[in-house]
Amino acid sequence: MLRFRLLSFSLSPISSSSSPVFKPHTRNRFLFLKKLSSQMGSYTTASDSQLSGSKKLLFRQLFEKDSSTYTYLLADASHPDKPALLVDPVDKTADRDLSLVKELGLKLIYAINTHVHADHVTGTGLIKSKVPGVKSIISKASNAQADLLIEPGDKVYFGDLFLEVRATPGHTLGCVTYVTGDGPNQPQPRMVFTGDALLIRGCGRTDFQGGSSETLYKSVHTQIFTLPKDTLVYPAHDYKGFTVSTVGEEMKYNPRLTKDEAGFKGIMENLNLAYPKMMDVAVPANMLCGLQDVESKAN
Ligand SMILES: N[C@@H](CCC(=O)N[C@@H](CSS)C(=O)NCC(=O)O)C(=O)O
Repeated sequence: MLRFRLLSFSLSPISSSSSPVFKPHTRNRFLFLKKLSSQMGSYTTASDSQLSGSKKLLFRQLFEKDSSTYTYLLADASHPDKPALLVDPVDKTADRDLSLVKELGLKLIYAINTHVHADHVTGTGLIKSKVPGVKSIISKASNAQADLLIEPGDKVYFGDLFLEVRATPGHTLGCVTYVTGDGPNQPQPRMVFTGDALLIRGCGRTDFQGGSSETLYKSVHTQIFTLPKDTLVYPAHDYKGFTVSTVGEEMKYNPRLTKDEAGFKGIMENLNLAYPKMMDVAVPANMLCGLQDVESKAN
């Protein structure tokens, strides 16, 4: 049974991205990411597979107050190893996040980034230095360095659960959005980790790092607003105290993205935001996924 399950996973056809603009996902890349997960002893049993996706998923939303950043902890709680990943960890809160991972008995396998952040240094480098074996992930399009460079359509497995990668450039060139899997044993409703592409009742600025309001408008409308309306939206930042929204809610009430493209462009050109305070430090560090001076920070 176990052998069959493993084999059937490896030979599963790749579900195609909902967007026809992306190149089809290749089987080799799928197997590559799946293989890393298999090295963790990825398998399931008949009784595990009867659990609903939400029962399998352990989920925590964590906050870093100086940059108003959300980090997300996800784990497959029904898997014997409890493999886990952190989406957009921050250096200042890396120790807090790692303590939680330890307390909950999870095995952290990935520190995964939505993009090269300009307002804070990622916790990825520190986490890698403190938990050997953790792999860093960022998009290939970001031109940053990491252990795994993901592309649209890739699936990042943690146990039997996975995140699908969607390209959502516009805030930066290399921004991606991660969506929980679509399938009987994946979380329902689906969850989307939008980074800075879509914020609750807002969106990421488009005035630096290859930003473009036209591109962001297209990204959100084709890659996020095409998800089921009950999909839960989890952004990388919130400046007003919101924690979660839904795709349907943002399609109806987002004051920027409900406008037509010209209206959106006009809003984005007149935001008049100050440059992030940490930008000159954060961008170079994040191009290396936070591995710039890990030894000094780890002590
Ligand atoms: N004041 C903060 C930076 C605030 C900011 O610019 N946030 C970015 C995301 S982080 S680059 C953004 O896109 N904001 C959109 C908005 O509408 O606020 C700092 O100095 O760090």
